[in-house]
Amino acid sequence: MRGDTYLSPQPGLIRFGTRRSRLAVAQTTQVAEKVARETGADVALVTVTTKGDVSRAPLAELGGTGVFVSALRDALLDNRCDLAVHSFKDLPTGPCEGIVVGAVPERADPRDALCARDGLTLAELPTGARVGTGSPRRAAQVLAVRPDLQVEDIRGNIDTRLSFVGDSLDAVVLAAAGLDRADSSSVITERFDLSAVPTAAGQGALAVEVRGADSGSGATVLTEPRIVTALRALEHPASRMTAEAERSVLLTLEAGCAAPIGATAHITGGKLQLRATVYRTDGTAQLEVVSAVPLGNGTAGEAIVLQLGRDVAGELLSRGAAELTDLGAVLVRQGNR
Ligand SMILES: NCc1[nH]cc(CCC(=O)O)c1CC(=O)O
Repeated sequence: MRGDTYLSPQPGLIRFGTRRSRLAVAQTTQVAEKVARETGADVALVTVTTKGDVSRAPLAELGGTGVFVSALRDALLDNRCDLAVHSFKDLPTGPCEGIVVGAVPERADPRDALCARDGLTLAELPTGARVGTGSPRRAAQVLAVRPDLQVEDIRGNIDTRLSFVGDSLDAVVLAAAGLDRADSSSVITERFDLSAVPTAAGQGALAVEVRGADSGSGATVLTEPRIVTALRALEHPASRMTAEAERSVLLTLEAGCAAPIGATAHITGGKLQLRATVYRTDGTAQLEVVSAVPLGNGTAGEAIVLQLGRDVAGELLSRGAAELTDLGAVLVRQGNR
């Protein structure tokens, strides 16, 4: 594909597949450098152009948000890279044949960030100010506390979105993690409290995918020792637990990528606590469920983590989440970061 790099497999070299955006390259570089530092392996980046990056066609026509990940997965399956680094929140919740999440590295800031003109916070924005976001969840959350604001639908990568601020918009809402990783934290004027603004499932976390087979017992079969060593160096169990619990809510609700749902898990007082909130898109109503499971030795097995998400989702449904909002909503067009 045009502009893609190609590197043949070489013993001792670990090739990290990445999308080409500034953020994707920054986060994959950080992951690769950690592996090099901690295992001594030689590392290289392989950039892959996804359909979602080059096409202006509506996303639904291209096949949904999966278009951002499928080209990277193809590169992995074709042995054009050894590991593929994704933003976890961009990964569809369903399984992918022949591929497993080999590591979840330590999660960055899961919060959403306001980037406003003149250093303003959300409370300080003048009446009627224009706030840009392409996310129905963020729109609902902003309108819930500031119904006077005008939410504008915007698309594009981080730099494009930021370029509107001070010009056609007073502020935009973006993931703090993306801004931090791309060295753009200085534009943030407020980081929203997670208890007031729960964010997208897996936000701030990365998923490092690897070719692998499931043994049927849930255990992943990986053979190459240097890959196993790299994944072990990257794995951060608390980050995997929280991201998986959040994603389990979406999976159970069969929620589309644009469904207005916030899900935030954290570890506190020897427990894994999960909170999920479903919003009416105009911000006038919301439903929230919180639940927790005790951790033994600071950890819980995957089955328990996934069950926590299913329980929270089940409680949301029994309290009318499907009537409150369109859970299956999928963005018609979505920019990339
Ligand atoms: N929606 C696109 C997207 N996918 C991942 C990130 C970066 C943050 C992350 O890694 O979770 C972003 C940008 C954003 O939401 O502002």
